[in-house]
Amino acid sequence: MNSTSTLQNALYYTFTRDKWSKLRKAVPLTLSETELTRLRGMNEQLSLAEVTDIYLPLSRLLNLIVGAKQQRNLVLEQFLDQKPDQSPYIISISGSVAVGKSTTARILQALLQHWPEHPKVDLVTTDGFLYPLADLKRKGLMKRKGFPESYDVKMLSQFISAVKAGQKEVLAPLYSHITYDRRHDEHQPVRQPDILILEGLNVLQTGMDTLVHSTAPFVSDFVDFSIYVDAPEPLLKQWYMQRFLQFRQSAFINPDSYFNHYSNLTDDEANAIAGNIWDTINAPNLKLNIQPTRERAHLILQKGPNHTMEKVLLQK
Ligand SMILES: Nc1ncnc2c1ncn2[C@@H]1O[C@H](COP(=O)(O)OP(=O)(O)OP(=O)(O)O)[C@@H](O)[C@H]1O
Ligand SMILES: CC(C)(CO)[C@@H](O)C(=O)NCCC(=O)O
Repeated sequence: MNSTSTLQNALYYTFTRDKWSKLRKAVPLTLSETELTRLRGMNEQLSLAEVTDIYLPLSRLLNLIVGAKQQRNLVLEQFLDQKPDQSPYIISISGSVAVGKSTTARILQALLQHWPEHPKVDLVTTDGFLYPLADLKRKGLMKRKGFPESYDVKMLSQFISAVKAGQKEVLAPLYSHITYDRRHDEHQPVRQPDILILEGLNVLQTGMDTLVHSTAPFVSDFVDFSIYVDAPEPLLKQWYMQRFLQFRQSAFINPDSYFNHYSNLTDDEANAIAGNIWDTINAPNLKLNIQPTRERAHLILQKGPNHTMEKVLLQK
């Protein structure tokens, strides 16, 4: 056994797809036909096997882990002789641009809200915490979107700390992939959910990772369970380019789209532009700022071709 696999064995339980899928045990597929169609609607390539083999065991694991936290609260209640603060369980999902974080997050939200112990599951993406376009332009960060310095980390940590403190209503800013900017007209209210899923490139980063070192609390300080979605870089680039080409036929056609001028591109032109954005922005960000946080995650989901999950690593 080489030293890498010895280290991996020391840190993680490693599951092949087959071994992991058996951990579903008796969990039924609780999604109705309509819900499944809705999930598939947002992503027609999502296979039912992916939901039953990968996401059902994962929802069982998360249900048990959230249950342990709820048990601990009962102990606290007995000890304090009063109800402990109502604090949501926070699950984070990170990984590269285009790895499928938001798809994973939406499937988990749909599955987790079926458990009677935690029916209210909210989903927030950190995209809304990117600085508004005008600020990014002023700071010279237009080619650094997604890098740590492009997020208002103070706003993000204040948000998550207010949610964790059990505040009745906390507003999350929203991002528009159409205008490529923070939305000024609408916020997402978060009202004391049982579970909050927080999805974004940067959720495992700490103040020590960024250029401006800071000891202020960061998102990862508030997260109870962290998931990293992983895939080889050539596949990520391929998925990013495929999505860019799809957008050209959908989102980019919208006259309000920031990328409206891309809607008339030929396939070759679109591929060249997408490849360039990947090589100059998203790939360096992955190597410098995202991948180095992977081993902090409690759970690593490893994808292969066609978004098929091949391996699952669970921290011991
Ligand atoms: N399980 C899956 N099966 C099939 N296709 C998928 C799956 N997950 C994601 N995809 C596809 O991969 C692409 C990226 O997915 P998604 O938008 O969820 O990624 P993301 O990591 O949230 O991206 P970003 O960081 O840019 O917001 C999309 O085109 C999506 O349809
Ligand atoms: C909004 C982010 C940063 C993260 O989801 C990403 O999708 C993005 O816009 N990256 C910048 C480069 C690009 O357009 O892909």
